[in-house]
Amino acid sequence: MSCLIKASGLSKNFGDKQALAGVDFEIHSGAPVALVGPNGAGKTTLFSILCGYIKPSAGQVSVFGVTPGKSETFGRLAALPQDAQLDPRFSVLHQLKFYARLQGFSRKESQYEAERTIELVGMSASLHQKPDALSHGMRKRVTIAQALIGSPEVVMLDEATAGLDPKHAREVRELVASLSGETTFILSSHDLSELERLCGQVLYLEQGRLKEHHTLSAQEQFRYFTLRMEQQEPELIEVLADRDYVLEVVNSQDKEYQIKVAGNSAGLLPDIEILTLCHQKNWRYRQLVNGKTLENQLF
Ligand SMILES: Nc1ncnc2c1ncn2[C@@H]1O[C@H](COP(=O)(O)OP(=O)(O)OP(=O)(O)O)[C@@H](O)[C@H]1O
Repeated sequence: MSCLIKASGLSKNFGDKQALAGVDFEIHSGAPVALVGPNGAGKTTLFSILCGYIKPSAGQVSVFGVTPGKSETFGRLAALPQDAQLDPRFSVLHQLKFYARLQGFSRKESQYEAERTIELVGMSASLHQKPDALSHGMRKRVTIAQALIGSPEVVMLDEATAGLDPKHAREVRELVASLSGETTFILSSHDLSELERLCGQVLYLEQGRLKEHHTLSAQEQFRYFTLRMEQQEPELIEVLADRDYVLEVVNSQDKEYQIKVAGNSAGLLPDIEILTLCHQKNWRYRQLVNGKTLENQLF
């Protein structure tokens, strides 16, 4: 895993507004990285600095070992703004070819890049259509294809699923998962839960400060289960805590319980045990998730 991006003491002020306040992190190639935080946390500011659109007020930042915006980063890092638009007058093919030409591809190469990237996002059938003929989710896929032109090593997607219905949002997440390999994605979102299964690393920003820099490890996840119920079950904690394999049960939020299970519970299948118990006690559950939810890991 090579270090793609490194920031230390990174700050950005807009007048007397501090959008980023001394942020330190490293991003390595591999699984997608989540950049999460509430409105105004500094996510877009950070993306803009990494793209070289704006300069930091203080601190250091490097992308592929050089200052963002330097020619060495061209074609290696792509960013898709939240409000990226397609031109309604031109076909998908025309627009993708245009962006490929802007990146320096020849006419012939641009045709190839347009066809290659639209295939990657599963939209080959729409190559000759104009954006108005496409659904919101399909248009989002086309803009992601645009970000993939030239096979960049890092692709930053700002709120990639904002405004999409759950089905299309899931499709975009699946797309990112399927393309993660050669490309390292950095995804910003307000929604922790939508990124938790996708990302290997989380940067949590709040008021310009990096509150958490968390790497999700499989081993760490293994010992936790999250049980979501139809309703609060008053005796659940006591009954579960009484089992040999259970180390701790907490009511992590309304109708949700986080169960810590002994890592050495060899031969036991704690998830089956927990569900069997729910059945015996007539507790109605919604979902049993292997691991802590990202929200519970961060807070
Ligand atoms: N060009 C600018 N001029 C002045 N203030 C700015 C500018 N850009 C951002 N800010 C301020 O910096 C802070 C961080 O904004 P930023 O857009 O980076 O947050 P964000 O996390 O992307 O928010 P959102 O989730 O709402 O898009 C906010 O308080 C914002 O008002």
